Amino acid sequence: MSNNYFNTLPLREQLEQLAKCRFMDISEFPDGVEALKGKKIVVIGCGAQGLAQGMNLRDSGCDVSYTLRAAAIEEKRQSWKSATENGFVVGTYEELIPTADVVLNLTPDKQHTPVVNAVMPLMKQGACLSYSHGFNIVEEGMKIRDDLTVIMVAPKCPGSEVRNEYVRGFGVPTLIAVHEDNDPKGEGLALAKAYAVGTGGHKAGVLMSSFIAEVKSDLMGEQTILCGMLQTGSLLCFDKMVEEGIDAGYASKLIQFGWETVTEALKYGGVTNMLDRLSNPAKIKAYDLSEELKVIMRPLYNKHQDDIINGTFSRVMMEDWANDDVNLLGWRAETAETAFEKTPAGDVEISEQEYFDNGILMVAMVKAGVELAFETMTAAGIIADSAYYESLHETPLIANTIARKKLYEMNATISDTAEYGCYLYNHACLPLLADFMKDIKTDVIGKGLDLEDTGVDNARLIEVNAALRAHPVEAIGTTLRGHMADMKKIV
Ligand SMILES: NC(=O)C1=CN([C@@H]2O[C@H](COP(=O)(O)OP(=O)(O)OC[C@H]3O[C@@H](n4cnc5c(N)ncnc54)[C@H](OP(=O)(O)O)[C@@H]3O)[C@@H](O)[C@H]2O)C=CC1
Ligand SMILES: CC[C@](O)(C(C)=O)C(=O)O
Ligand SMILES: [Mg+2]
Ligand SMILES: [Mg+2]
Repeated sequence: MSNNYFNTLPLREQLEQLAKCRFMDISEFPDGVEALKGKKIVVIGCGAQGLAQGMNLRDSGCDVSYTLRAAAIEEKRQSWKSATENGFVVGTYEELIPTADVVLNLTPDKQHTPVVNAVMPLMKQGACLSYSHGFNIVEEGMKIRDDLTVIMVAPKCPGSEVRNEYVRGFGVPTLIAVHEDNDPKGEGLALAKAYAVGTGGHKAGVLMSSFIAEVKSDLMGEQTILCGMLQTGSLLCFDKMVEEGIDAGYASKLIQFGWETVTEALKYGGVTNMLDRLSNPAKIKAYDLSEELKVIMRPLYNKHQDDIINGTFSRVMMEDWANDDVNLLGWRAETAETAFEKTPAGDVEISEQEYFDNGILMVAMVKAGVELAFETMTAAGIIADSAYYESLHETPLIANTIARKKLYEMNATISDTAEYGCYLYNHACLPLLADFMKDIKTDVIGKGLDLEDTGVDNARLIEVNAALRAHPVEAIGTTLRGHMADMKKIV
């Protein structure tokens, strides 16, 4: 691709940038939001990230206002309502950008080039431009005025949960970076750190990263385990339960709230804790199913990562941008027509434990997806800390959106970039798992194991427990969760 910045780099630099990832200790944030004090922050766009980040920054003591495209103001669009109803000043580019010290570009990735080209001429000398995803810089090779500082503060989390975790007194893991081509005053890192504190990210964990490392990991996590796997798993599990005679309302509820319930165990204690919530026979069953799933799906995970690294994914998605999002909009409409999406959750009581006992296959899918995504990212040069945030830690945050309003809410809350990649994965994974699903019965999805005796072979149980704990995602997870003292229960 002519404009793909990553593809212009020699392999040595590509590997160096992919490996940029240093966990920042809380002691590195002694100044809090001080670097932003007295500075005007103007947010472009008030959507999923824009509203959440702006509210967190204001609550952290920062001066925040929103600039929206003229049509959004004239037509009083949702973005205008979100900003004004929350008491923010809203103005046009011409009114607010010239006064801004820091401009947060929180518009959709597909709009970044026209938006940045529109606002850059209005930005005052020496101001700062910030992104929450590196796509425009890395995949499109956007060049920014030399006097401007360019930073990235990327929450590893859907916008709604960026706000919800902040309100709970916690935060979400965040990657920060300073664009090496644009740090003329050497203040980029101080601004990025203060911004991360302002959104609450420092309470969950901040990685000193790079635009390249963030893009190549974020695209991979969102397309596979975080959104693609949960979408594919929802559709396959629902259809299988109904096919096997399970009440559709029960099936719908088990899935809609099941991902959130089983992944809450993941968030607190990793894959090990999630499987420890099962009976010994169910744990061994879930383990065996996940190993089978990993063999089947590994080529798909490798293909997604390869296409992200070499720019094929970006090229294909940008062809849809140029075609008025015809695929994205069509796939969104198709998803809305699925039986799972159209079947309301039944008015039935399901206990927290029942979600585990009757959702063994869901547990297996989460384990397989988390481990595969982590393995594939680290094999591509992404550092374990980043791969952990992008696979295991964010899965429950995405599951929270499904619990609200199913796949509709997930796909409405994540970025259009993520949604596009989720559908690509879903379209490839549904047929890939067709044969596997033929052998699935209600003992692993819908009814649970019908056991008089929950005895198991000791040697096999010891082998499974050891394998769970030995996966590298568990070690890095224990370390990083050790820094999350403020994590709050959701379920
Ligand atoms: N969604 C998420 O959870 C995450 C997103 N990100 C990144 O954050 C950034 C923002 O994504 P997200 O919050 O999902 O975006 P949304 O689609 O939720 O919101 C986009 C906002 O931008 C405005 N907008 C759209 N097109 C234009 C345009 N051409 N000119 C000016 N404003 C425009 C929209 O307002 P209107 O249409 O009313 O004018 C809306 O206010 C992206 O870079 C994304 O990759 C990063 C992490 C997670
Ligand atoms: C998981 C999708 C995401 O990367 C995110 C919420 O972090 C996005 O782009 O929306
Ligand atoms: Mg992400
Ligand atoms: Mg993303």
